[in-house]
Amino acid sequence: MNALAATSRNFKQAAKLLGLDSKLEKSLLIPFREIKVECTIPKDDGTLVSFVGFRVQHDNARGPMKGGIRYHHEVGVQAKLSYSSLLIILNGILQVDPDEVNALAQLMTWKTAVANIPYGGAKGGIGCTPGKLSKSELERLTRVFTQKIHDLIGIHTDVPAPDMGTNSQTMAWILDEYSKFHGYSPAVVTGKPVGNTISCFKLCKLINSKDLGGSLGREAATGRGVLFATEVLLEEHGKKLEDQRFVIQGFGNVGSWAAQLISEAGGQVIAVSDVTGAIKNNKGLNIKELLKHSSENHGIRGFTGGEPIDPGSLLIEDCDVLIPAALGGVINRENANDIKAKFIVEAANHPTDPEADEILSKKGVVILPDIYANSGGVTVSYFEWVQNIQGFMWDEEKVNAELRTYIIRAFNNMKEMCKTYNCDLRMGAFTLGVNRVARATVLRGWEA
Ligand SMILES: NC(=O)C1=CN([C@@H]2O[C@H](COP(=O)(O)OP(=O)(O)OC[C@H]3O[C@@H](n4cnc5c(N)ncnc54)[C@H](O)[C@@H]3O)[C@@H](O)[C@H]2O)C=CC1
Ligand SMILES: O=C(O)CCC(=O)C(=O)O
Repeated sequence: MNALAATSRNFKQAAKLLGLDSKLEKSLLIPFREIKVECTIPKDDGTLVSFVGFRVQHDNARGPMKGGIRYHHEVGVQAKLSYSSLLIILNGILQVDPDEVNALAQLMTWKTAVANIPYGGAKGGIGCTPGKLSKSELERLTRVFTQKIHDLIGIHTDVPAPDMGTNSQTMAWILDEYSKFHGYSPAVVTGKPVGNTISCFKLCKLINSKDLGGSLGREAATGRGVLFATEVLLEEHGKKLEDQRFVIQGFGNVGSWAAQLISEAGGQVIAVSDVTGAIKNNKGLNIKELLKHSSENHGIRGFTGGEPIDPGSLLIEDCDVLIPAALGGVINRENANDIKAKFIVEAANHPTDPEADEILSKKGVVILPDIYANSGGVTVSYFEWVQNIQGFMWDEEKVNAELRTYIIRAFNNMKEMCKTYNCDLRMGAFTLGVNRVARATVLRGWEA
């Protein structure tokens, strides 16, 4: 099932439970605005190359639209989908699948509402292979993309952030390019650099240096939110994190921070994969060593602290908690029956197809849904935006403590909805998010 069909199916189920009027339902589903731009840049050898960029702005009833920008050669590719709904290659130009970006933008609308932060939802992407572009080519591409969309984003309109294939450096380039048109505007993007997260020519990394208004704690926030969400879920089931064996797919920003924080908290991470391969150690991987290896070797392949395994079998490894933290659609009807985890914590966006949801639910697997489980990133993005607007910086302890409060509060709100509508956690999260957006829409007098 394609990402948009899957997301819309979950939305419609929630709308039915909430008894939404069909006109309101339709208006909540249709995106506010879809932007598609051509981005042509000279490569380092002088030849011209074109890419297609998207920004889908889904809904702004609760505030400025918010969501990441993804650079990926297969932005939107989901395993096992029909090719036509995936990456489209037209005249040699890589295109992002608009349906995928649309689905991700819609998920952001429900996610910001679940987190109860004053935003709507958006998502963007450029169909490119960041690993095959030099740093200066990536910078030119980011600047051209920003030039094409600068008057459609803004501090109170749409605030981008990092996602797959982008990072704090990408956000610094967007900030700089946007500021050429609108004056210095740090709050136009979040996930900006802080002094200890990014190399900057020969200048040394500085602890606690909030370069360009980046917030302390944002880099780790999605992984930290995953940790807090997992702790509260396990506690509810009478289990301790220290007794659980974890398997994590993806070792980028989200996966590697989740692995690090879970292992620091006493959990045993027994298998991890990334685009270069998969590795397993039944006694627990040494995550500090794996992080060092991965940053020195651009991936986990070749790590000697575990056995290499088939990346295709990672999701069905025997474990207690499975954390997909890479692509969408990876848990589907093809592999759902073989999944052995008792809990799935969705750190990635839409990793589970609705068909797999049904199979897993029958098996008694508890799924912590993406729009709740990975909301730590956008929550700390909100804290960054607030700090930028106030011109006042928080220390990391405050950021992490506030994040914990938001994650626990959202869990309790989601559980309330599960009780009210007698539904699973995914529908608890969807009914919570959709209800909040619907209320704002009606209160603003926007319903048809
Ligand atoms: N960065 C953020 O703050 C947030 C990210 N997310 C979601 O989390 C997921 C990961 O995002 P990031 O960590 O930011 O991206 P990233 O670009 O930092 O890392 C992606 C990771 O996935 C791995 N990967 C790619 N294809 C793979 C495959 N076929 N099998 C196994 N691993 C594969 C890559 O090697 C890399 O380790 C995405 O779904 C993203 O939308 C969700 C909320 C916030
Ligand atoms: O931090 C943000 O604003 C957006 C993060 C994001 O793209 C996501 O939660 O999927």
